[in-house]
Amino acid sequence: MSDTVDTTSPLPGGRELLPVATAADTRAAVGRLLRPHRWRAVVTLAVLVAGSAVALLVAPLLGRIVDVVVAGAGSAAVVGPAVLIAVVAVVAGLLTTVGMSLLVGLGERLLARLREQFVDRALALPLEQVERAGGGDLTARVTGDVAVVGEAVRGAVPKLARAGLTIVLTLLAMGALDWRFLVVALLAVPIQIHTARWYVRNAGPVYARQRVAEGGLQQQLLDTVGGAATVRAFLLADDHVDRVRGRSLTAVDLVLRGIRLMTRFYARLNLAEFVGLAAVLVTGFLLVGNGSVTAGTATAAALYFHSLFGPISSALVTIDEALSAGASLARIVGVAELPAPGEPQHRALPMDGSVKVADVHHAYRADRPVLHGVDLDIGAAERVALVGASGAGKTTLAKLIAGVHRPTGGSISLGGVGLDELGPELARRTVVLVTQEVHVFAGTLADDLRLARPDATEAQLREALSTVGALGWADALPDGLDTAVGEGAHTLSVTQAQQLALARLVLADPPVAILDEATAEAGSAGARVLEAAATRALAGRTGLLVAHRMTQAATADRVVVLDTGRLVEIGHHDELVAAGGRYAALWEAWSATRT
Ligand SMILES: Nc1ncnc2c1ncn2[C@@H]1O[C@H](COP(=O)(O)OP(=O)(O)OP(=O)(O)O)[C@@H](O)[C@H]1O
Repeated sequence: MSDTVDTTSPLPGGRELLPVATAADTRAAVGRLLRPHRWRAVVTLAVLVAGSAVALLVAPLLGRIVDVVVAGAGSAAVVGPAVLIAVVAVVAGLLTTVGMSLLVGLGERLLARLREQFVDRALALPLEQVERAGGGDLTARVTGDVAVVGEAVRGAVPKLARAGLTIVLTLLAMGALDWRFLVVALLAVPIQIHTARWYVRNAGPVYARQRVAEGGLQQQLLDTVGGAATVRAFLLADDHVDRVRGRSLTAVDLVLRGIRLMTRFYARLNLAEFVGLAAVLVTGFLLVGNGSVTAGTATAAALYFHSLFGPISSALVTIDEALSAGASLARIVGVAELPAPGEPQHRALPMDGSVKVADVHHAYRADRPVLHGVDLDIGAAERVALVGASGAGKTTLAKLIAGVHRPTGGSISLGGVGLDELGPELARRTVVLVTQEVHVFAGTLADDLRLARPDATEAQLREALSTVGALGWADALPDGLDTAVGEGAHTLSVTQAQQLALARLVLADPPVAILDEATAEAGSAGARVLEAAATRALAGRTGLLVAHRMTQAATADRVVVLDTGRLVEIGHHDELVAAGGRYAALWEAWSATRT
């Protein structure tokens, strides 16, 4: 798939947008989404065709009435066709309503599936790629683009489908009345095509400038009203009123241009309709004159042509909307169709919880390396603390070992198996990273815990909470473990949220755990609770702690000191303090603040 998806496009500031699917790929993706629902699609199309076809019977029935009247038959002869017209109207109305709701339902199903696929792929995207594109790109696609496609599925797509069907079937019906009617009706087509092209060419830039001008006006109003006190204080009111007036006039001028454009668009369409209808009427006159068709048939042809006016304008007006929905769809498909993250063919299982970091380099931006050749061996079940000044690269190293980012150089293995050979799924089961950004998901406390192990029993949940010292407060919640937590529900304190994250770690039970949490002030009650919780959560597994409090380093088996991306010291706390180097200086500085 990747070979047919547009390559990412470079943007200023080193940004690289996420891929956008080509038109062919978008069509292929829609085809694949449609495949499981093909019968529903066939039935929908059949019902819509039937609805439009039945509606076409009205014109010949009216023609029949004309023929009956011309032939001078009694008024009783009109009753039959009149009743039929009523029946046809009801049946066509019913079929069209059912067809349209089937079509919207089908569109919604496809969109829902596409959205699922999008979220699936988006969650699996390498963080670097999302960062390069900017989080806004992904968010804009999942919100703005999905909304645009959703609106089109409910509005423009059914309108276009119905208009298209009506146009095609009406032209066929005109041809069936007499081929000469069809030929002259097509005289209007070049004018319509020219009009549509002219409109698309001119309307796009005018509407784009309109949006910019409206944005500018809003910004100016915000500046003026938001800064009213300053504006008054510096006697800037007149100046601001002038600016607001200037921007309003620009916006109004562009709106008027849009309206003029619309008026000319409809005027040109009316010209096409006039030319076509006049041609059909003259043809009818000539054909009735030479006896080729009856007056009723000529009437039906004229009515058919007239009935095209509505669908043609509706199709031309919705084309804009459909084009912009197509662009949004390509942006969604671009991400949804990204290849699934590859799992290696032959997966090796880690032998133990050891970690080996060999000559690891990393740079978020090519010109700014953050880690320079770090080597580190951590034994199974060992506890290692990472210390260093802010910006030294501690979090970066932690994330590399957890597989969040891929190092730009060197290798990392867990239990003797390289992270790449483990594959994303096994890596997630082998190493868990608890960061400072703990998220409490909306749901019950039990649901939140089960994210780490969906099949955990109530007893296992309680045991995990107890391990991290959280069972007391969890039981005291209004509904215990069934209390709704997260946004809009019971709010947990920062310490409680961290305990919850540690309880999830206990439930996930990985051989390697990395803790990078810095929420509590050293010496505070929160810090003591969390340190005790971390110690118990790490029992029996390899632990790498990004030490934000030096007490965490003092109690670790070994301390690793990073300085501007380089590993400068490694050893036990006592040894390093005695050595009087970088760590001793950090320890001394920290101890001084404690006394
Ligand atoms: N996502 C990122 N994109 C670009 N640069 C980054 C990113 N994350 C970190 N950096 C840069 O990498 C360097 C190392 O950052 P890192 O967070 O690893 O240091 P740290 O030692 O954990 O610092 P702290 O103790 O303040 O968290 C810093 O200069 C930082 O600005």
